[in-house]
Amino acid sequence: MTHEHHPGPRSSRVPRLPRLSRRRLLGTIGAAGAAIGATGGAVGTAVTRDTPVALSTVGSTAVPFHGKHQPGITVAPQACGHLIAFDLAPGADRKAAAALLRRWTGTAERLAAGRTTTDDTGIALDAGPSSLTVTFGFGRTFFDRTGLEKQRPASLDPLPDFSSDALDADRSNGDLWVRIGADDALVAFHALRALQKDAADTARVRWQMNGFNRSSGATAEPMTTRNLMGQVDGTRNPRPEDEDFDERIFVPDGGGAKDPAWMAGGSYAVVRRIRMLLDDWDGLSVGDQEQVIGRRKSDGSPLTGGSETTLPDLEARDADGRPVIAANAHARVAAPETNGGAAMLRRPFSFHDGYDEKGAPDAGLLFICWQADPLRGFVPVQRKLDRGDALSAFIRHEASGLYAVPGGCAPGEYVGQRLLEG
Ligand SMILES: C=CC1=C(C)c2cc3[nH]c(cc4nc(cc5[nH]c(cc1n2)c(C)c5CCC(=O)O)C(CCC(=O)O)=C4C)c(C)c3C=C
Ligand SMILES: [Fe+2]
Repeated sequence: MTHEHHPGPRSSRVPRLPRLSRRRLLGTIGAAGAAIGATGGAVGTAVTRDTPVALSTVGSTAVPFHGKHQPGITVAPQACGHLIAFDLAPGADRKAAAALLRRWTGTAERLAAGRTTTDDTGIALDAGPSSLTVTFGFGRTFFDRTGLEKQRPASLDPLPDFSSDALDADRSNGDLWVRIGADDALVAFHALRALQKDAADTARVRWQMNGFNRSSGATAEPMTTRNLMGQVDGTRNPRPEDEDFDERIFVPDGGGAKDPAWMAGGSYAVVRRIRMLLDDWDGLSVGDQEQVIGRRKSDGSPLTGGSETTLPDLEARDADGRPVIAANAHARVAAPETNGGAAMLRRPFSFHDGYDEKGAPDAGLLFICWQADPLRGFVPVQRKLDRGDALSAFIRHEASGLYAVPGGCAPGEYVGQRLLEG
């Protein structure tokens, strides 16, 4: 497989040589090495220095833009993310939309390679590509607005209502969706600003959300990231080396039984802004938090023992005959084993948008999951979670989107060309 998958966070990104003199580089490695050596890991040790430390290849790493799939789907969690949805402006037709996708593609491929755009804002001038990815998707309403109803995939039928939804329509859906990810905040914002400027009179911002993950290199070893509840989150994601990974996550060549041919190599993204009720969550003991999820907080291992990667034993009972992993534990209710095999690739960002009127953090998860078919991924799992997930008392789904994300493009093509010119 050639996509940007990983077991470890950096494995398939392409490091480019940093522009550092050999002397400076050696000095840098020396300082960082001394800090690590003294503490046994990359722990927050003060390093005396009077110039910024170029720690690694974080800035100079580039994710290839061209390929069978768009970048930003299987990419390892990036430190900074922006999600933005646009609606086509009144009067903007299919031709205008095609011109916009062509502009966006040009911008995305330049920035992903660490180059500037015409009329560049200069925001990211001193940085490399920092693993920037830009991923484009089409919402259900795009097809009506452009006269392409016949090309609309059945998989874009609206998601069912879930009893626990408290959705804000203004922050949901949209004709077009863009996911930006990078390991540097200025690089990510630079891309956001450039794409928004490209939209010009063709499309208007409908909603926009900002997210983050742990920075690369912040932990001694690459490890599964944590969410704002403190849990190790992402352990049981499908892995690219799984035999059925492509089949679960990507629309097959030719488009598959229920997909139009233009979706070959594409995927469907479900996006949910999920607020975490952190004051309530933090009021629980660690033991109770672990019961809610079914895994240990410290290392993500299942309550039935082993390490993070040990399979949970869903049959195990304690001395009193009660299930060790509770019937309503999130990891049990969401597991493929209890959902007829339904699975999705979860690639969320955390968010924090300040505090509400009661002083509670407006924080949580920008949940993004990828699948070849939402009816065999997100929908059955969320239906089940909606009925009996212990985590439900501590979260609120506040916004929702479903997007058809076409396959990647070759040099000279633009994303979505097969739809817009088919
Ligand atoms: C409908 C899909 C899911 C939503 C929505 C969801 C929200 C959500 N999840 C966590 C934290 C964890 N989830 C974990 C596992 C897990 N979650 C889902 C699906 C949804 N989660 C799946 C399919 C799985 C894997 C289950 C399995 O195969 O065993 C875990 C455990 C570690 C892991 O496997 O990632 C945590 C922790 C939060 C906080 C949240 C909403 C805010
Ligand atoms: Fe989950």
